Amino acid sequence: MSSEFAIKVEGVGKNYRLYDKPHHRLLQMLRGEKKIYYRDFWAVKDVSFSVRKGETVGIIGRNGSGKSTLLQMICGTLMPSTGSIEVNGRVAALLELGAGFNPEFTGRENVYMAASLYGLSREIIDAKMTAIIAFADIPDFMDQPVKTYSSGMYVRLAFAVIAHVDADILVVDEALSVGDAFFTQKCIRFLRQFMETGTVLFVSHDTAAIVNLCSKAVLLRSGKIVEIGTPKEVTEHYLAALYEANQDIRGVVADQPETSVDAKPVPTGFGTGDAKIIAVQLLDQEGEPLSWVVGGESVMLDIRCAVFRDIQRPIVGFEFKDRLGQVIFSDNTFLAYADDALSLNAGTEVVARFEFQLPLLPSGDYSISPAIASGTQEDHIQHHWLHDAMIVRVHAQTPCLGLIGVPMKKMRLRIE
Ligand SMILES: Nc1ncnc2c1ncn2[C@@H]1O[C@H](COP(=O)(O)OP(=O)(O)OP(=O)(O)O)[C@@H](O)[C@H]1O
Repeated sequence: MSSEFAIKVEGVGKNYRLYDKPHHRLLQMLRGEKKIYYRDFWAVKDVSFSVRKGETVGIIGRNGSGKSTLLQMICGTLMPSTGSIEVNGRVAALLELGAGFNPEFTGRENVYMAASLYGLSREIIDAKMTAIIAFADIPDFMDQPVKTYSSGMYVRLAFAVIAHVDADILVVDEALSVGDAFFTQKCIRFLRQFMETGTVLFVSHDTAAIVNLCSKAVLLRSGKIVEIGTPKEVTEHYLAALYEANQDIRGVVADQPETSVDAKPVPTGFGTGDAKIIAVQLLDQEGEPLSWVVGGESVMLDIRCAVFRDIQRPIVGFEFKDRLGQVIFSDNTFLAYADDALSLNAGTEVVARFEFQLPLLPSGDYSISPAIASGTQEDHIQHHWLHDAMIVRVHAQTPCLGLIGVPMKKMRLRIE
């Protein structure tokens, strides 16, 4: 294999034989192939993709789409039924909970066992033990059997091990969602540092984590790859498909609304089509359309929607995103009308106006994705969600690092 690739997966599939009744398995064994008692089920089918050295690739897909099965085959813990997998480098994997550690052994004993499986000698593990314990940050439990651990403690220890085995490739399945916020931040810091030289294959349902961390994303559906592309595009399509699947969407609406600011990419959207966003405008305090902003100023955002069927409890909202698709801030009208719900009649138009002060922002292009839905924040039907309806250019007047800047009231040095 060309050494530019860390992982190359070609035509890989995993087939399971499903028996409707438990005794059918026995009958099948006794009667050979004279009569077939099983159904073939492909958990993963004809999957091909490659990961270059140094890339961070995210795999996303709904429950049961084949993500874990694929990762297990890449890590060598599950044999593929078809195809080939080539891996170039030492792989450290954090797969499903429960795999890997012996529940009867203490945390410390499991560290020795797991790290030695990655080829580390006893002396090297001894030398790394302090750092592993510090990373896991569960010192009181290191000498307890791991069967007494909570799932969060288990992941802490497992992550601490894979972070210290000098791997070339990390394969991580949903680990970031298990720990608490501090531990997740620690893992993300570690992953970012690892990504400077290493290769990462990463499964998550968290689209923000995929957008933040990955250079490429793979969308799986029913065991097959439906898309490989930029994290932003792939996660947008994943979210759209989630809504469509859950909400009996009658048609995908993708017309371009009028916008006051540059709208170079043709926006794509989805929704029932019962209402449609027809115009998005960013205005200054006098109501004049803005063609660019500096950050920090007071603005108004108008989202105009046409209503085609009667809608109860409408919610209009938006996400303000940077060029990587990271949501910088978002809001919607739900809370303002929570106690006094509106209804909209077919044939009307509604304009949602949001008046706010922009945060200080680094120079660059940002986008606004508006949406109209009905229901509550937790449970709603999307009528029209429009990705990147409007591009907002920021020419920052003051240097700003990070995602946003905050206006400093005062700065001083006090020598004591
Ligand atoms: N040993 C098995 N025997 C039969 N079917 C299996 C087996 N293991 C997995 N499957 C099936 O294969 C499909 C893919 O499962 P997999 O765990 O890879 O999905 P996933 O995308 O990781 O899901 P989740 O997001 O819920 O973790 C599922 O329909 C699952 O029921």
